Amino acid sequence: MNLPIIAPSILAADFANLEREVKMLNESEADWIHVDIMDGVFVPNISFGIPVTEAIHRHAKKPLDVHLMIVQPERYVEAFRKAGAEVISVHVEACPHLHRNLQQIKLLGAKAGVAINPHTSITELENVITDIDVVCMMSVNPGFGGQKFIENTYRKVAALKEMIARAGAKTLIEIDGGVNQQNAKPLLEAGASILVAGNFVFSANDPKEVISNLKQSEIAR
Ligand SMILES: O=C(CO)[C@@H](O)[C@H](O)COP(=O)(O)O
Ligand SMILES: [Fe+2]
Repeated sequence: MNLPIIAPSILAADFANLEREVKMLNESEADWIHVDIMDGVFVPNISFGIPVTEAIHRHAKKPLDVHLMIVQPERYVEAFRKAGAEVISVHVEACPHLHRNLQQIKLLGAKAGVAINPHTSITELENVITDIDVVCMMSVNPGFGGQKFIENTYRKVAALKEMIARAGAKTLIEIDGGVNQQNAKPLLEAGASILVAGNFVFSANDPKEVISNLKQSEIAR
């Protein structure tokens, strides 16, 4: 049995108390801190940018997993790397030159991630799958936290897992959106190994306990 990587999304934290929230994550069983960057163009919402990411990084003792929901991400990848990103995911829908984007991220010494919207076919990733460290599979439409999990994600994860195995790749599958204690285990069984959770963690009375429970969801393999 393997334990999943848990990546709480700071988007759901109290932004007026970011230092306290990051320290809470440091003390928890969280593995990564998921950082959602929204530009108001690729998605219909604006979150925060490079200075806030830097501020999170100053206090964080866990790797930052930066999810870029922005157009032309190549313009900002280096700045987010300098701001402390260890994993950088760009959206396949925003990248006509995805292979070049992945090379750029890797040359900067970060893990290269590709995020994929619910309606986008995983076949879009087939020709670059061996170059992708992490596929961030969206299980909600990107742009907002606190949305309902889309059930078709299970099938999509299983199909992606098969594609990764066929290619002999080591790509990890991350699930992002509406993750909770009910869907965690079936997602892991379908082939995911990283779980992002925003509202489920930060709206809880005891976020550290919620993180610990998610962490104990086992991958039956
Ligand atoms: O990228 C996104 C949304 O666009 C996610 O990272 C959410 O922020 C996750 O939040 P919950 O759905 O778990 O509340
Ligand atoms: Fe995200």
